[in-house]
Amino acid sequence: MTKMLGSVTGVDEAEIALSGRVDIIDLKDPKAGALGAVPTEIIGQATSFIAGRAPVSAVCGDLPMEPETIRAKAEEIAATGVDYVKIGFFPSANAVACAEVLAPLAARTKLIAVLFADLAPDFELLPIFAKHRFHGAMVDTANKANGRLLDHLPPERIPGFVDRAKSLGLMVGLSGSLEAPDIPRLLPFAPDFLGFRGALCGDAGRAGSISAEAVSQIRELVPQESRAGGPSSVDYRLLAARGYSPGTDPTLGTDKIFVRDFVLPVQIGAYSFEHGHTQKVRFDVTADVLQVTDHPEDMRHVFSYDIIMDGIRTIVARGHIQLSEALAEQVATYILENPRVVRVTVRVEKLELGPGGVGVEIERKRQAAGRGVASGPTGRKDQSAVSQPRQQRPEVIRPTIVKLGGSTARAAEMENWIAALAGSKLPIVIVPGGGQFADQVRESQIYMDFSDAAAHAMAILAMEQFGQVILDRHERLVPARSLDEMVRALDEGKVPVWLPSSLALPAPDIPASWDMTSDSLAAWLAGKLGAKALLLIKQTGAFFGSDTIDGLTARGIVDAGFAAMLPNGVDFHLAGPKDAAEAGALLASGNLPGIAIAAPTRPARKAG
Ligand SMILES: O=C[C@H](O)COP(=O)(O)O
Repeated sequence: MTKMLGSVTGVDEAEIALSGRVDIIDLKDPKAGALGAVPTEIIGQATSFIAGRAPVSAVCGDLPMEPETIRAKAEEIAATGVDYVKIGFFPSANAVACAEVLAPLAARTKLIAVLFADLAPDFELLPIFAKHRFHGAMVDTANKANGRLLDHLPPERIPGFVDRAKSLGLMVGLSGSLEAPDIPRLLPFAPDFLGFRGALCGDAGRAGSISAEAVSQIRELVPQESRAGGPSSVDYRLLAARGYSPGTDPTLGTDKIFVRDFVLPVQIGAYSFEHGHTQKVRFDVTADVLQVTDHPEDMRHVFSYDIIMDGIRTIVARGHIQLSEALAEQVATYILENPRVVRVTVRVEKLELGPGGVGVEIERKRQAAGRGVASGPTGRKDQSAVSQPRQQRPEVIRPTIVKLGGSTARAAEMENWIAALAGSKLPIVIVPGGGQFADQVRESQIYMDFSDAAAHAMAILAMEQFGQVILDRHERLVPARSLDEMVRALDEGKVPVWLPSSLALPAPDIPASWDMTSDSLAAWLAGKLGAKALLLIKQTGAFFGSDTIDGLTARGIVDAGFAAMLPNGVDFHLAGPKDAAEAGALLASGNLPGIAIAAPTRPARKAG
């Protein structure tokens, strides 16, 4: 769940931020530069006033990139007792040395490195920050008079920062003159926090004072964790799948938000002559969006068409796409991820192949139980289909995600495991491993020399191949390509088997890397479904109850991306060949086979 960081100048503004339920309160002097430092005595006063009601961060100032200068200031700020120390990394040949000199401090204080989108940020520093045990990294802007974050770091480049940082176990933030319309565009990239100052000051500008009203507006746009402080166990996407959506009014209808004649250069096509270069492709997209009010006044009330264009740019930036149909499907899936979208039409048209255009148009919609879709052009609902009153909102099932390793395919245990899973009393979603189908991809990559991005896509299709084997074994097992299909299958008492390509390939928070195998994808899905537990079924028994996730990663029992992908609050279990015999009885009685593994020591991913 993305948090809201608000920069304040001292106790008075800290009080406004606290009242406005800001998640992280950041001490900064906007009159002293991009990372203007606040005097340590004021930091101390504010920290004492906040008194643990919210985490506190403080910036070190726009310092010269001299290791000893940086280290001394960071120590001074850390001594005030703040939770996070933010250190600016301006372009310099000394950047690595500055990170290195901070390593001892990083061992006892949470350091956050700040890169600057308008100063050619070097994301190759991220592994250096991780190596020296920084807690996190963020991107801000240095020159506040020179545009917003997205003016310097376009949406299609954001996964290259956010996903890379997360895969290194870093907490990751985005900021830089962010405004309200930026928020719905940045949330799909799932940063751990978004940082604000200027937007909290309303018309006064960032050097003015923050206002309670401006703080409230931004707060409403950044969904907050549940009151209990933990990630909300209710995933609103699942509620949307049942026809409910946060903040929508069931008596209203839908609006059509559209993008027309959006032309981009795209690497697309199955023919060899279409490879190695781009061709112009026109996108026409119309999304039916649940209304939240009859009187839209600000960004809280609308669905930004920027989200559609950002999604298309992000998907196109991932590399060559074989088919127009696959591209249209990925765009539709990305847009339907937003719980307020109930239907989307996507038209993909190649403009350089025919006399005019050639391509495909698809319509995909959310299967909403209990809620009719707008009945007519006015968008007014058919009253007979009005959803249940909010107080009857159904409890959301928190399934267990079960990854069945493809390595079991060569063993007798596979039949046992599939029969056991098909008989489960627990609501489960099966994630197929890639197994020998994925091994074939790895082998082919050696002699066919294709990119990791291509290999990643093929490995995900390999998971679908093993998924078809699993589906073939039992009628209770049903295919599921979207969250909605999974929810519907669970509602019907069936066992969905995830065929991941439609969801996983366009997902901006799944890097196209061999570090992300079916282990990490199962963890990712656990976050998306608000899962209660995650069980990995392996064809090895080389693990023990005393194992940690770091230890399992080091021994290759789980993949390199798993620890960072596993959401907080999900019970993690491991099972091996010796557990297969008892698995049927355990699952039929609502229990999990295998052993429980302690939660990760690093900041795991938040559910949602
Ligand atoms: O990270 C928080 C920064 O203070 C953002 O400030 P800004 O919104 O004025 O760029």
